[in-house]
Amino acid sequence: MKQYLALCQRIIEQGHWVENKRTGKRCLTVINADLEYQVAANEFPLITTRKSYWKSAIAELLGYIRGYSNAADFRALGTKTWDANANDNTDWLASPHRKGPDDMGRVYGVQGRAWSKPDGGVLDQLQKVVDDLQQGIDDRGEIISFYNPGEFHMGCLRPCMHTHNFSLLGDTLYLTSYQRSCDVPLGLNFNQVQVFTFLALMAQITGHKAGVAYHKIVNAHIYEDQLELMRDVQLKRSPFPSPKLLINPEIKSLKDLETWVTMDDFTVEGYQHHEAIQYPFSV
Ligand SMILES: Nc1nc(=O)c2c([nH]1)NC[C@@H]1CN(c3ccc(C(=O)N[C@@H](CCC(=O)O)C(=O)O)cc3)CN21
Ligand SMILES: O=c1ccn([C@H]2C[C@H](O)[C@@H](COP(=O)(O)O)O2)c(=O)[nH]1
Repeated sequence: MKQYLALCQRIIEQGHWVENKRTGKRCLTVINADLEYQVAANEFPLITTRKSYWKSAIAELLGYIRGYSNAADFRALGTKTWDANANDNTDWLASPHRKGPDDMGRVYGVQGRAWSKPDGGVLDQLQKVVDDLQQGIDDRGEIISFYNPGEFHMGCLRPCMHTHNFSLLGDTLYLTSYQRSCDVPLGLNFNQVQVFTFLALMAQITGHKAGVAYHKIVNAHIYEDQLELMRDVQLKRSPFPSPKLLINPEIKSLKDLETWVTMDDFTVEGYQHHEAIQYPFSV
């Protein structure tokens, strides 16, 4: 929590105003942030200075793991976070590649589970990493990349968290995740939960201990219409201690994640938080 607050403070004190063409808004921006989550100690990086909808964040992650490309599938898991990008983005609505309402196109999970190969067929990046890690293999390329510039025009948004790189040291699993663009009041609140939970889940299904998750962010910003709430409300509050994330120990394989897992398989213990803040969302 301290590192999140420090990043917000840094943006406010040192940020540069940058015009963003896609959203038509200005963003107070800094470049480069390095966050770390202690997954071994189960210090769940949940924001405590406002209510965080952590189930929605884990539902998003599960949707990526399953390779979903439709906002309705995400809603069925318990999150509405893709509704606006799939249905309210004028460029995407006009795209010949959009298959209809709720279609997100070839984003995130589609790239992770079904990357199109130029010589035909698809590549399942996540399955490869799981298979290797289960056998204790780290070939120094245990990477899942959602970043496929040749298909940006076929999706509603370029991936923000675009690369997840797993590493094994002995029987401890590490994760380094890369993010090119970060909406600190809204997106980071979710992305922290996702990086932490992805490592915890991958360690559990591949039979390793979880170590540290490293989260590397390039462009970290606060939109102009979020600034007052962040500076004058959220940053005035004192954080509470980190809660713990409990994952159903019956989740033992990628198949389990793909088939029966729901948000009921995740609980958070000891979540003390300040009241909710509704930040404006930019499409
Ligand atoms: N501008 C922008 N910021 C983002 O963080 C973002 C995007 N766009 N587009 C793609 C995804 C969707 N994500 C989202 C979308 C909505 C919320 C959101 O509205 N969160 C609220 C309520 C969540 C709920 O009730 O489930 C929050 O208070 O955290 C968060 C992340 C993250 N991403
Ligand atoms: O997981 C996510 C997904 C998206 N975001 C934010 C970061 C930006 O504010 C927008 C995406 O806009 P671009 O113009 O494509 O950079 O969504 C996030 O923080 N986390």
